[in-house]
Amino acid sequence: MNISNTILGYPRIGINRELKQAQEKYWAKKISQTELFKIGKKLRKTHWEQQIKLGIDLIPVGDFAWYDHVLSTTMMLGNIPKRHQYNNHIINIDTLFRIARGTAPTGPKTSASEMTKWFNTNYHYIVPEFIKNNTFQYQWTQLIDELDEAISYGYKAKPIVLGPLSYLWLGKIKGKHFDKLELLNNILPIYQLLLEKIKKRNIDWVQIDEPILSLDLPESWLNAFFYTYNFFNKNNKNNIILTTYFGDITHNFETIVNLPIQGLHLDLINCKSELYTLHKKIPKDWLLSLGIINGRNIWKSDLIYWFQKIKKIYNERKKIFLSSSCSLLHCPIDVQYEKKINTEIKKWFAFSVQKCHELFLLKNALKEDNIEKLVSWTQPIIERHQSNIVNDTNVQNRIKKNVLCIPKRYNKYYIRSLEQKKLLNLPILPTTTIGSFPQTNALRKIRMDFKNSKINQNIYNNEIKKIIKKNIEEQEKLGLDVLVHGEPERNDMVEYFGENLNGFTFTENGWVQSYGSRCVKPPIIIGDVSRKKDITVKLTKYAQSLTKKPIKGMLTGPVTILQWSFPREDISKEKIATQLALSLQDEVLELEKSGINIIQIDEPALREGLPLIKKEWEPYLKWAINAFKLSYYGVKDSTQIHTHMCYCEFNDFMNAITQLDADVITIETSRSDMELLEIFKKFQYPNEIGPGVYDIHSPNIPTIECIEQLLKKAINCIDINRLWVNPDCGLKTRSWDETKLSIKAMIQAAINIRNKL
Ligand SMILES: CN1c2c(nc(N)[nH]c2=O)NC[C@@H]1CNc1ccc(C(=O)N[C@@H](CCC(=O)N[C@@H](CCC(=O)N[C@@H](CCC(=O)O)C(=O)O)C(=O)O)C(=O)O)cc1
Ligand SMILES: N[C@@H](CCS)C(=O)O
Ligand SMILES: [Zn+2]
Repeated sequence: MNISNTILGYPRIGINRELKQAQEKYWAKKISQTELFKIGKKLRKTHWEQQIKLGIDLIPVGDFAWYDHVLSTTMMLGNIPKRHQYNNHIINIDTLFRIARGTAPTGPKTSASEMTKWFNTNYHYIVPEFIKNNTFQYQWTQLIDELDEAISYGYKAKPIVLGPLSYLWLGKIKGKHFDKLELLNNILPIYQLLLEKIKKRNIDWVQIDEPILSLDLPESWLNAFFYTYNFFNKNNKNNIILTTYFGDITHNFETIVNLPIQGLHLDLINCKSELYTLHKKIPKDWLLSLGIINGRNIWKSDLIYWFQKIKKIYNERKKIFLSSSCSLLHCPIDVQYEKKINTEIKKWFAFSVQKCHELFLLKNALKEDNIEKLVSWTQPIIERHQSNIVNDTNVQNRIKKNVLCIPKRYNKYYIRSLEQKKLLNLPILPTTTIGSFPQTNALRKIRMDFKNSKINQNIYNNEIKKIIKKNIEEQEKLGLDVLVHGEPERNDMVEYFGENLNGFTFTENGWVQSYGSRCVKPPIIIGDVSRKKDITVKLTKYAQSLTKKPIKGMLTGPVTILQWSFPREDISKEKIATQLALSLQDEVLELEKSGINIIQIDEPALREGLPLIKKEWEPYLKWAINAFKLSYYGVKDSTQIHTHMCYCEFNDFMNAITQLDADVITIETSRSDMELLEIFKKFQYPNEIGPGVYDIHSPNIPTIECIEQLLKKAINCIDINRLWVNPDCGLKTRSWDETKLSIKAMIQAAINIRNKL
C-alpha cells in the first residue's frame, strides 16, 4: 500500500490575518498592486513551507484567493458580468474586486455580485452570474501561475479546480430563465484548456471539487456528470480525484462510482456508510483520498479509531491519500498561539497545523503498524469525557424539565400586532437598522485596551456608554423610528455571547475567513451552556434611558450561536441549541421586564444549518425552530419579537420562516433586487417584513431614487402596513460617513413614499 498525506486546502488568511490587512490597504490605496501581489506570494510560500514541514506530501495549490475561490473561478472562465467590464474588457485584480465589492481602486463603481453562504458553512462566496448563451474564455491565469510558483520551489503540487458542474450549479441566472446545463458545452473547453496546461507541468493528480454531489441532484445533473467526466477522460490524460465534501454522498453513489475518473475523495466525517463498505464499492484501481480529519471542527481526531478502520482496507488498495474532510479554510491555523486557554482544555484541540500533524502521525502509525504515538495523542480525548468542565447538572436538570414544553406565543400575530401597534405607535414604513453601528478603530482600541488590562472596567464601561450615547444621538438626528444601542461592546455577534455564557471557551487568534477580508473567531462550546448573569440588559436599558423612541434589544439566536461556534460533539446539536435557547430566554424575559418592548433575535445561520439533503430537513427544522421559539417563550403579546436573516436562499425555506412566528423579519434582498419578496408574496407570509433596501457589504452609497424604486417593488409584493425599511444587515463594517449618508437616503426614500400615500 502506498500512502501519501494531503489536505483539501489550507487557510489562506495568514496567522496574523496578513491577507486581510493587505486587501484593506490596497482598497484604501495605501499599497500598490505590486505590494499586494508580493504579500500574496509570501503568504503562499509560508503556507506551503508549513505544510511540507508538517509532513504533507502533496501540496494543494489553488486554495489561495484574493477574495473568494468561486470568484477566482469566475475570473478564470472570463465570466465577467457586463456591468463589471471596463477598459476594453481587459481583466485584472480590480475587475475581481469590483465584482466582489462594487468598487476597486480603478474602474467605475457598480453594484456588486450577490454573496451567499458556501453550502452549510459560515464562508460566503460570490455568486457567478449567467445569461442565456453565456460564453466563456480562459482569462485569469492565477491557478497556473501559482502552480508554477509551487513547482519553482520544488514542491509536489496538487492543483485544486472547482468543477464545472458545481460552478454552474452555484451560479445564478440573470434575466430570462433557461437551463444552466445549456452552458456546459460552452464551459468545458475552458476547463479542457486548463487541464492541458496542468498536464504539461507533469502534475500527478488534479483535485476537481464537486461538492454539489452531497446535495439532492436532478437526473439531468447526474447525467451531466457522466457527460462532463467522459469529456475530460477523452480529451485529457490527467489523473483526476473527484472531490466531494460537507455531506454524505450515498444517494449519488451509483453515479460517482461509474464515472471515468482515477480517484475519489470522501468526506468520511460526514459519510453515513462505513469506510469498508464504501471501499468495497469503489473500483479497486481508483486512488482513495480519505477525508478523516474534520476540517469543520477543532477537536483532536480519534486517530486510533481511524487507524483501525484504515487497517481493514490497507492490503486491499494500491494507493490511498490521508486527508482532511474538506478544506481547512474553515478552521483556525495554529493552537500553539493560544496562550490564555487553560492547558487542560487546550490539549483537546487541533487547529489546521495540528490537523496536518495528525495526518503525519497516522501515516507513520500505519506504515510502522504501531499505535504507540496515537495512544498518547488521543489520551486527552478520554480525559475530556471525565472532565467536570464539561458537565453541569443544573443545566441538565433544567433541560429534563423542559422536555415537554411546546414553546409558542400566547396569541396569533394579528392579535399581537394590534397590541404592539398601540404600544409602539410607529409610522407607516417604520425605519430601523439591523443592530450594529460602525466598529471604528477607536472603538476596537477601547476593547483591545480593556482586554489587555490597559484600562479598568469602570473606564471601559464609561467609554462604551459614550459610544452608545453617540449612536443614539446620530440615530435621532437621522430620524430613524426604532433605534438600537449599536452593539459597541461586541467584538462579534456570536463570540460576545459565547464570552458571556458558561460552557464556552474562546481563542485569541483562532481567525477563520467569513467573506473577503472579514474574519471571525468562532467560540468553542466545550460544556453545558447557561447564562452567567444578564448579558445585554444594562446597556440596552441605558440606551433606552437616552431616548423616547423605542430601543430594539439585540440578541443572537440559539441556532446561530451554535452554527457559528465550534460545537462539542459528545451531545446532539439539538441539546446544545436547547441549552442556548434557555439561556437566551432568561435574557429576553429580563429585557422585557426592564421595559424593552422590541427584541430582535438574530438567526442568520438558521438556513445554513439545514442538512444538505432534503430528507433530513424535517428533524433539523423541528428542533431549530423549537429552539428559536423557546428563546422568546413567555413574552407578552405586546412585546414585538424581530428576527434577522442575511445572505441565504429563502425559496425553499418559507414554511420554516413562517413557523418562527417572529412579529417582524428583516432580510437581505437588495443585491437580488427585491426578487425575494415574490416568494414571501407567493407564500402569503403573514407577519411583518423589513426587506433590506441597500447592500451594506459595499462601500457604495445608495441613492434615494434607487431605494424608492426598491420600496415600490416591495409595496407591490407586501401590504404596506406590514413593511419595514432597513439596510440589508448590520453596519459594523461601514464608516460613519458611509452610514450616515446611506441611512439618510434610506429615510428620505421612506418619507417620499409616505408623502405620496
Ligand atoms: C453577520 N456575519 C457574521 C457571521 N459570523 C459571525 N460570527 N459574525 C457575524 O457578524 N457570518 C455572516 C456575516 C459575516 N459578516 C461579517 C461581518 C464583519 C465581520 C468583521 O468585521 N470581522 C472583523 C473582526 C471582528 C472582531 O472580532 N474584532 C475584534 C478585534 C480583533 C482585532 O482585529 N484585533 C486586532 C487589533 C485591533 C486594534 O488594536 O485596534 C488584532 O488582533 O490584531 C474586536 O472588534 O474586538 C474583521 O476585521 O474581520 C465578520 C463577519
Ligand atoms: N445584529 C447583527 C446582525 C448581523 S447578521 C448586526 O447588526 O451586525
Ligand atoms: Zn445580517
